[in-house]
Formats: sequence, structure tokens, C-alpha cells
Amino acid sequence: MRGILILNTGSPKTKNREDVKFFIGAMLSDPLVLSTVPNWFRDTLAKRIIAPLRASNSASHYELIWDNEHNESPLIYNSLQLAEKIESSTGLPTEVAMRYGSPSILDAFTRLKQKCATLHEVIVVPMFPQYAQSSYQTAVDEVGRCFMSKPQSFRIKFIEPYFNKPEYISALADSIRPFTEKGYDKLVFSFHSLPIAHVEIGWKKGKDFDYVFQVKETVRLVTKELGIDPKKNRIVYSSAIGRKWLKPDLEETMKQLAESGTKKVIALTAGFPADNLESLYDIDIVAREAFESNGGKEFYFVPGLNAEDFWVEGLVKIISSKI
Ligand SMILES: C=CC1=C(C)c2cc3[nH]c(cc4nc(cc5[nH]c(cc1n2)c(C)c5CCC(=O)O)C(CCC(=O)O)=C4C)c(C)c3C=C
Ligand SMILES: [Fe+2]
Repeated sequence: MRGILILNTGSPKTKNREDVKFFIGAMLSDPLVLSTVPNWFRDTLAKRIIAPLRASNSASHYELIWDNEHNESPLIYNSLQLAEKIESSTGLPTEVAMRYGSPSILDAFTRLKQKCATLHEVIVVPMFPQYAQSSYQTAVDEVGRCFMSKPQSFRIKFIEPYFNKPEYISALADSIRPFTEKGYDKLVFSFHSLPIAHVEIGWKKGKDFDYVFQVKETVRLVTKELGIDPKKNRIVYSSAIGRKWLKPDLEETMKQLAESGTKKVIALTAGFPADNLESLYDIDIVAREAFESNGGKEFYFVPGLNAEDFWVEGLVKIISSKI
């Protein structure tokens, strides 16, 4: 029997400073994330310098978006909900694993084997529509490392980035349509920013690794599916932590739009199917505030696809294409 593994980046175990610090340290000590630092210095820089400096601020952001009802980070909660629905829709054992922290990849393999003694194949579904070495590549590499760390009775297959897959485009369009139908001035598509150095490495390898190409394709195809005016679109990038990162910046653009008289804006992330810090904080709190406090009148945030039925249906089709 086959199993399915929903794979994402991860989130702190709790919103407490210590857990947030641990998570940031784990992420930034990854050579595919913090790649411009010599190997010998990366761990120290990540765990002893950046993580302690960043943790309090970051924890205060997590505090604002945390899912207190389920006592969980929204990213983890959304991923678990999605896995539950995929399992009941396909009848195949489905688990969640994170690149950093928990639930871990090895634990997820164990749970899949417990659910199914005759497991012969695991289809790994990285929840990254566009390729980046710091998201898709590092997550699939880690699954590979875990898989090779001990003998397994199953094989693994990976779903590729689905930036242009009709099922993803149509799910995104379905989530945006109720907002665009009511009229708007600008539709802002936000994506995670990346160091230009990462973008260039991907671009040189070709379109399968080219983040900016894939971002633009997602936006072009969604625009076509919705039948809306591409001139009212903006592509922006959030969460840059350096000067040589992809621009224009989300917050800066919101301020400029408001200052130049734009009244009604719709914003979403087409780079994260599951809501998380980058959508719930960067867009729904920071970008909203930048727009509204500079003269903008109406700001609408399109929630992520999360575990919406139309996305579950689309994702199951994407997964089925590997079977
Ligand atoms: C060099 C730094 C970083 C790069 C490059 C980067 C790329 C990148 N990240 C995601 C997805 C997620 N990142 C998340 C958290 C997070 N990411 C970084 C740094 C880089 N990310 C940090 C320091 C953190 C911790 C939070 C913070 O302090 O800002 C998360 C988790 C969000 C959550 O809700 O918990 C995700 C998901 C992608 C897709 C990506 C490249 C495209
Ligand atoms: Fe990140």
C-alpha cells in the first residue's frame, strides 16, 4: 500500500521565546538557507548570534497569530487538518512532517508504517508551489537523508513544485474570485523574498529551479483563469532579511499604493498553500497596517488554501498523477 507525507518547513513548538529561538537557530544553520556564510561559522552565527537577537521580536509576532484554541502554530494545525482530509479522501495513510522541528520526518515514517504494515511507497508532497533551495530543496534533501539513514521497506517519490499545475491555479483562483468579483483597485500577490544569490543559482540551472520565473507563471496563470486585468496586479516579496534580496518589498509597496491614492486592495500569498507567520502576520497585520495608516481605505486578505475542500480535491489530483 502507498502512503502520503505532507512536508513543510516547520514552526516553533510553542510561541515562547526559547522555542522560537531554537526554531530560528535550526533553520539558519541549514547551509541551503544561510548559504553565504563559511561552514565553520554558520552554526555559531545562527544559534548564538542571530537566533538570540531575533527571538524576542519573532516570538511577539507568533504571539499575534498563534492558534490558541488548538494550542498550536497555524502552520502545523493547517497541515494536520489537510493530512486528515487527504487521508479520508484517498483512503491512503497520510502523515505530516517538518524540515525543522516536529513532527519530524523519521517519526512520520514510523507512524505511516504503524498505520500500514504493507507500506511499499511513500509519496512525499512538499507544500511549496515554487522551487527554492531554502524551501523545496532542503526539505526533500532531508527526507532523502532520513530515508537513507536506515533500511526501509518502502520507496519514496517526490511531487515536484506545482506552480503551474491546473489544479493549484484553479484552487487559487477559487479562493481569490469572491474578493475580485466585488471590485478592487490592486491585487497584490506576495511571495517569500530570497537572497539574489539563491535566485541566480536557480536561474542558471533552468526553469525547474527558477523561483522568479515560477512566481510570475503562477500569477500569469491565475490572472488568466480569473479573467482579470493584469495591469491591476502587483508582485511583491516579504520577509527579506538583507539588502540583496528580491524586491519590491510588501510593506513598502502597500505604503506607496496608499500614498498614491489606491483605495481598495486585495492581498494574498500564492507561495504558501497553508497560512503561517508570513501570511497571517506579514500580510494580514503588517501590510494591512501600512496600507490603512497611509490613507488606504479597504484592505482584504485572501486566506490560504489550508484544508479547503476545493484544495484537497486539487491536491489529491496532483498526488494521483504520481501513482
Ligand atoms: C536566510 C533566511 C531565510 C530564507 C532564505 C527563507 C526562505 C523561505 N522560507 C520559507 C518558508 C518559511 N519560513 C519560515 C520561517 C522562517 N524563515 C526564516 C528565514 C529564511 N527563510 C526565519 C528566520 C524564520 C523564522 C521566523 C522568523 O523569525 O521570521 C516558515 C515558518 C512560519 C511559521 O508560521 O512558523 C516558513 C513556512 C520559504 C517558502 C522560503 C523560500 C521561498
Ligand atoms: Fe523562511
